[in-house]
Amino acid sequence: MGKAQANIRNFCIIAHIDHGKSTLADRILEFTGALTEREMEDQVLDSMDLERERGITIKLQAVRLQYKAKDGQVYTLNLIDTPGHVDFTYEVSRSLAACEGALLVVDAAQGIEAQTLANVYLALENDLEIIPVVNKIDLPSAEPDRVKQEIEDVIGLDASDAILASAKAGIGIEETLEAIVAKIPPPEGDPTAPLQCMIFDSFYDAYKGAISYVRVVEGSVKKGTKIKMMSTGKTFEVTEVGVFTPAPRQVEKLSSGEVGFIVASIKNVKDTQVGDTITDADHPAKEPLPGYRQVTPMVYCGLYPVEGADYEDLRDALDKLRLNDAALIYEPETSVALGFGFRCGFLGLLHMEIVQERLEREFDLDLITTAPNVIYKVNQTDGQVVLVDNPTKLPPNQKIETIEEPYVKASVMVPSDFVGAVMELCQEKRGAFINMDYIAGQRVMLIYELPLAEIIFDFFDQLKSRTKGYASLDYELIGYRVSELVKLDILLNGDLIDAFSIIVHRDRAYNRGRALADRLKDLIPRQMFEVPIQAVIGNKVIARETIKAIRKNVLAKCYGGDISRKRKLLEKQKEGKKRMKQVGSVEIPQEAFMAVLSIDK
Ligand SMILES: Nc1nc2c(ncn2[C@@H]2O[C@H](COP(=O)(O)OP(=O)(O)OP(=O)(O)O)[C@@H](O)[C@H]2O)c(=O)[nH]1
Repeated sequence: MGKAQANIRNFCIIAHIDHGKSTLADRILEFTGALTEREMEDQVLDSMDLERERGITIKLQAVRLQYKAKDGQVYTLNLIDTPGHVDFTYEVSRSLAACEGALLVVDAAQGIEAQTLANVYLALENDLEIIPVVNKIDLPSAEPDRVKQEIEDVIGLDASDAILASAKAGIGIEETLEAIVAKIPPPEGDPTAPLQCMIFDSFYDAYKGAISYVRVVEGSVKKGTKIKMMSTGKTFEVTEVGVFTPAPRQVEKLSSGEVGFIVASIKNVKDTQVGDTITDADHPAKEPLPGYRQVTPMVYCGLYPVEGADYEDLRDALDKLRLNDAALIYEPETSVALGFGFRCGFLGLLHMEIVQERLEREFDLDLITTAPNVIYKVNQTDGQVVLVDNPTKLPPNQKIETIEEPYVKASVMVPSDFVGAVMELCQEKRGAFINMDYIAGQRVMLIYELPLAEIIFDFFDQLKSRTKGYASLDYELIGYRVSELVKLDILLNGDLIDAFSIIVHRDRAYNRGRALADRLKDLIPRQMFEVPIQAVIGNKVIARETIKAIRKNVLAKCYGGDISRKRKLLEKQKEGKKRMKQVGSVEIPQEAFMAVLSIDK
């Protein structure tokens, strides 16, 4: 191994959300001189505006730093950022695979959380050297000794020389850097072997096309290299290789052990799939690096423009977004109630919210979103298996042999006082109890198997509210299981509103139907006439409510009042109108389409 490669350290930071990953990353950048104070606009690694606002990391990135260690040598440190949410587990696992070591950041007041554990297991699977960092020791409620003990008890890591840090106050930063140099091994790999680069992220640049973030494992790549994507066989010519410092900087080549980016006039991020291996088309590697997986959407919903005329704009916006988001899928669909729109697939609920928000904010679209659902597997009586991504597409009853739905294994970590509350919630959500473990410090890890559909229906919000915010959740898909499922339809004014149809468990169908009809009665504003709401299973009406007719014009209230009040009221109505959809003779607000998410029966 050359000296350059021997002095490389590739590492990432794993942490539960809010334990201080971004703050620590910024301190490390600052300490190594990668940033001047002025450049340090808040948190650099969370680069998108949306991320900054929501305070979460949704895209991972890599930064190359130079660090002169106490041994007098200069080391090249590549810090690879990882997303911090369950929706993006696969991306986390690929960014971990690009590293030899990880800083495990644990909040000194909170201790270990479910997400911390999930990420530690991913890191251990990837054979990473783990350096525990107990952060936020400046907090009055910090209990670093307890947290160190917890790291030993729960994870089984030696925490005796865990670094005590405060990313906020700048304590323990140099110690962290010294530990990275001393403990994390340099990357292996032969710079003269056939090229193997692992893509751990990609993004779309309007001028340069899809740019891949890569870890070079074997060989080297430079401008002019003809590269091949091993999953698809597609070839491209490299026009630029470089590193982020954090500003992008071209370099002559990237060799084994290095981390950087590759530009090759690639038009679509779909051709730069996370986890794929890039090789040299003329001297290809025999096989790809292990671990490539096509990501599959778990959650689907319909997206419709409020104004039918915006349909083409919505299509353009989705096309543009997809350039940046290889995990987003969509296809046109038509709803009797909502007209032309798209059925979109997402990695999870957060991913769905992010896409929806970007469409509205960056593309200025007003959208109606239908309630999210999972993909069902229908085993038909004729032996065919049909995948259903939209409740309205469920085959007729007589054709259905069985319906299967996706299940997850959920790990909930919670203080022992709340165990009862969590168990009750999991029962309500059709969960099957698997295991309960007491871990240090009065905390309990509960394992349940639950239908994914129940998780996407307000599980997380309920969990947070019933545990006063103390519980943390992690889940993974464990496969499909047969369930007693039925389709629940809603009729408004006698008309079936397809966008309201949901698939529910037979035992819950009656309660859900009643609750839904009741919610809709409150959510749909009064019209000039009476509107009956019916919840129907098959041919059977299971609930009926009535929206009473409106009596007075809203403005009538203001007669005699001052004009500014009147204007305010009109303005307010206009605001409200934005998210209304005229369906037949009834105006339905966005909230009504999501009503099913907020009934807990
Ligand atoms: N008191 C104190 N607060 C800290 C420290 N480090 C981070 N914080 C605060 O904790 C909050 C979360 O920090 P982030 O760095 O954004 O956490 P994160 O882990 O990157 O969160 P995600 O990006 O959502 O995964 C912020 O309000 C920080 O200011 C620390 O050492 N002490």
